[in-house]
Amino acid sequence: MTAQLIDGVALARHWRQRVAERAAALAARGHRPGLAVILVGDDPASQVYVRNKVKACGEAGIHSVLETYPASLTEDELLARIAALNADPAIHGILVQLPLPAHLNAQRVIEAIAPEKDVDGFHVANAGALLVGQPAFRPCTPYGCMKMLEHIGRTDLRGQHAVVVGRSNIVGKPMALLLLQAGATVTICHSGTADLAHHTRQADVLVAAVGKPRMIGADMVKPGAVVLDVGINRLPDGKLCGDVDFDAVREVAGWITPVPGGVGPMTIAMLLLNTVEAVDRQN
Ligand SMILES: Nc1nc(=O)c2c([nH]1)NC[C@@H]1CN(c3ccc(C(=O)N[C@@H](CCC(=O)O)C(=O)O)cc3)C=[N+]21
Repeated sequence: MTAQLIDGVALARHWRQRVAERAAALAARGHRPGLAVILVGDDPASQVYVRNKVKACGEAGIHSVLETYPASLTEDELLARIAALNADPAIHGILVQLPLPAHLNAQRVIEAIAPEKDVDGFHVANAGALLVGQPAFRPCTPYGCMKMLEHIGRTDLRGQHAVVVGRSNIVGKPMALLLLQAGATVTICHSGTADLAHHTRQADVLVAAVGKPRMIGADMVKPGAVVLDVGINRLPDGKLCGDVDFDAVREVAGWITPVPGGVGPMTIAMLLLNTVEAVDRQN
C-alpha cells in the first residue's frame, strides 16, 4: 500500500483564497486587515520566511508592514516598537520572527504583544485560553495540521490514538491540546522518551515535530496511520527534508504530508486566517 498524499500547497491555496474573500469584505467596510512582521538580525533563513509571509499577505489583500532591525537592537527598543504597534489601529496582527538574537528575552518580548494581536498564538494568555478550551488564536502550525486532518475527514478523533513527537511551546504542546480537543487519546513523546518506536507504532495520527532529519522510519509507523511531518530540516546539499523518512514511510502510512509542500505552506495560510480573525476580535 502506498500512502495518499496530503497536498499542503493546494490546501493552503484554498485557505488563502477564503482569507482573501474575507479580507476584501472587511476592506469594503473600512477595516482592511493589517499584519506587522518584525525581524531582528540577519539570519538568512528567517529573511526568506518573513519575505514569504509578507508576499502571502499582499496576495490575500492584507496590509503588511515589515520592520527589520539589526541584531544590536536593545530589548527596550523592541518593546517600544511593540507598544506602538499595539496602539496602531491599522495593525491587527503582530508577529516577531523567532528565533531572536540571544540577548533578547523571547518570552518577555512575546508577552509584550497585545493578546488580541498575537496572531502566532504564543502569548501566555492565548496558550492558557487554548489549555482551558476558550476561543483563542491557535498557533499556526498546529492549526494548519488540524485543517489537514479535517480535509481528509478526520474531524472527530474519538477512539483514535494521536502521538506527538516534540514538546515545544510552539508546536508540540499546542498540537497535543488541539488533538485532545478533537477527541483523540494523546501521547506526547520527546527526547527523554524510552522506546520511542513503541509509542509511535500505536499512533493512528502521528505528528513529527522534532527537528531531526528522517528520524521517523517505516518501522515506527502503524500501517494506515496519518503521518503529519512538521520538520523542516536543511540537508548539507541544501535540500529540505522532514523529520519523517518519506520514501520509506509512504509505503506503510495511509496518509502522509510531504516536505516541502506539506505543513509549511499551511502554517503561512493559518497566519493569514488568524490575521483576518483578529480584525473581528478587535471590532
Ligand atoms: N514568530 C514566528 N512565527 C512562525 O510561524 C515562525 C517563526 N517565528 N520562526 C520560524 C518558523 C518557521 N516557519 C515556517 C513557515 C513556513 C514554511 C514553509 O512554507 N516552508 C516551505 C518551504 C520553504 C523553503 O523552500 O524554504 C514548505 O515546507 O513547503 C517554513 C517555515 C514559521 N515560523
